[in-house]
Amino acid sequence: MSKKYFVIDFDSTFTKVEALDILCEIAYEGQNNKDEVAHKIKSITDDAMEGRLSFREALQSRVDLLNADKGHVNELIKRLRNQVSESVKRNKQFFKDYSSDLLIISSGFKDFIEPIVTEYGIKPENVYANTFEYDDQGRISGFDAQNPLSEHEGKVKLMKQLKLDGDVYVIGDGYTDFEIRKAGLASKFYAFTENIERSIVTENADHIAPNFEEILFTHNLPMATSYPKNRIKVLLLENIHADAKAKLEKEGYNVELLKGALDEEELAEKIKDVHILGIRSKTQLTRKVLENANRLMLVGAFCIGTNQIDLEACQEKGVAVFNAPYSNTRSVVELAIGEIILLMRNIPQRMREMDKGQWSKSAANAQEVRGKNLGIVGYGNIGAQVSIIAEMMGMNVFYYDIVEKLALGNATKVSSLQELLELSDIVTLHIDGRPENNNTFGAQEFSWMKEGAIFVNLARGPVVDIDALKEVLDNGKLRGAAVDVFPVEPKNNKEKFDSALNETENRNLILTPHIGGSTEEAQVNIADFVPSKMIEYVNTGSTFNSVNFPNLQLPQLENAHRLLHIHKNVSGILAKINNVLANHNINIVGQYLKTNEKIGYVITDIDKAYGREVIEELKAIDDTIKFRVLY
Ligand SMILES: NC(=O)c1ccc[n+]([C@@H]2O[C@H](COP(=O)([O-])OP(=O)(O)OC[C@H]3O[C@@H](n4cnc5c(N)ncnc54)[C@H](O)[C@@H]3O)[C@@H](O)[C@H]2O)c1
Ligand SMILES: O=C(O)CC[C@@H](O)C(=O)O
Repeated sequence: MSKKYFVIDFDSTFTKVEALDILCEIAYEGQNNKDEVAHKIKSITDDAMEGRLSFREALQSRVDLLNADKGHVNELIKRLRNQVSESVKRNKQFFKDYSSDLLIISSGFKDFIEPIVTEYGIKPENVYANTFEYDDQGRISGFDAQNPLSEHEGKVKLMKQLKLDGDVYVIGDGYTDFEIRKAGLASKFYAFTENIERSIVTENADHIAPNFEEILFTHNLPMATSYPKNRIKVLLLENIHADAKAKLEKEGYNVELLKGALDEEELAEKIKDVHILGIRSKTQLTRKVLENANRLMLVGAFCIGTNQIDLEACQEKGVAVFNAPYSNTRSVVELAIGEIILLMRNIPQRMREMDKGQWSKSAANAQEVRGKNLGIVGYGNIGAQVSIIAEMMGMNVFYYDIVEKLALGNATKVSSLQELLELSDIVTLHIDGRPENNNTFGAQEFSWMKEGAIFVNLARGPVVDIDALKEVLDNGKLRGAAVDVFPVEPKNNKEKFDSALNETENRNLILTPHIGGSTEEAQVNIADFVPSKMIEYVNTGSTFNSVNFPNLQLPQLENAHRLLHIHKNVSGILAKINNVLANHNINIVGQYLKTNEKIGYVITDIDKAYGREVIEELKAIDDTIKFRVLY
């Protein structure tokens, strides 16, 4: 097998920055024309990097403009130490272990490059760069003009002189790096985009590498993370807040954000290469879709409800599901309270009349909420907060929940839905969307409500029989209602909304397009919370707060490899895992197991290097659903 050489650029590749830009900042510190000179140097650098200016000219102009001395160069070295690219830092071990295969070829200056790269194990004799010339006072007066790297197409000239015997892979962010490949002196050019992405460079690249792991992965070389993060494909649907995309991209993932939901067929196709899916309430993640989701590791519901997801099918596939259980709670509560007040005053009807120029100043049927009985169905996170705020407004709060819930403040728990409905002036629904809750509210339940009561549903559409609701609104049994969620909702903002409630006679009605949780604050909170969960699961395997996986909160992984084994909940799996490890003399430094009715999740931290066969044996254990390794 022929030897491999990796030729690595320095500025904006090994380090995050262009060193001469920083040198200029240092040399002009405190001077008025600092920004002007810095700007000139930057644009000269860009022109050279993108092939618009010959390198020699660019170098000369920049050195002239710099007006720097030895002291400035020493300060530059200090600053560059903190500017090494993140993936270079992560893969320090690789740089040390493979130092004889690595060359730094840069049109920058050895004076500051060598001290930085040798700290990463690069051999000084493998650093090719220009050198400054200094005058008697230590000021930079020029550069060694004999060095081919100071010339136009200098990297090509140097490579020709080096005559490397083996396969050459060039890694860089600039056009001058690509020139080596263009001249036929390299097998492959990797456009390195971790710090800067130049289209003229990426367009010409054989391979775009957003980090070093990507390059090491393609060569099957050891790397700092178990999988290059840029290969983790994330699909975000339903106009999830842009902060989520930004956060996941910052982590290094490859993220696609679509505005609307996808239907079953579209999603079944699209999901084939997706590792992480983010949805809101519209996307139906069905068993059929999941059949195609062979790479899917996790689903993030950027909302509270998860009834749109086949959680059981996800479990069977080893797909963890997370949601944002609290991020939009307050928004729903505020809307519920606001709507209750508006309905008690017949405001929706008054507004409709005003729109038509009708002035109906009257107190008839307009009441304060103070002193009224509020019935909360479902005393969970939202119901309980509604309870507190309603009580602060002087309402008498009653609630009904199918599980035992602590009454907050002076709220009174009642023991049946019928009892609650019979005593409430206002009924607000905050139950979850589990299938058994479909049609919780039908003709029977409405008949139990007081004459002239008010009904609010900000929970889930299918829990209310819409025809039954229309009937009690039409016949005046209810004096008003607010409905935010519907059994069938449009997939996106272009689709038409169609509901029997549009035809009710009763105009004391507030219909909203499922926006209970749609506030800027809530969406920003969700866009922070759910991606954090996603990143934590990918990086540590932690399933804390997952809605379908056994909940395990795991310590950070340090100096160990973590084996994550998801299996059907049958007996003996832990013993089988430990047998495999014992047979290979692998020492366990930590082990965590949790099961639910369907699956078991075993995390094993090990401290020893192991062969590929260990992984194969662990994967081959009967009833294994998914297996992955983290380091
Ligand atoms: N409109 C919106 O935009 C919006 C926003 C956020 C949440 N929601 C929905 O609001 C609902 C409540 O959210 P949450 O965060 O308070 O959920 P939660 O899980 O904290 O609370 C739900 C409560 O309802 C109780 N419950 C379930 N079924 C019941 C039944 N048949 N009768 C009585 N009690 C029952 C549960 O025991 C639980 O206490 C969910 O359906 C959620 O999807 C809607
Ligand atoms: O934003 C959404 O799509 C859903 C909001 C809400 O119903 C939720 O479950 O949190």
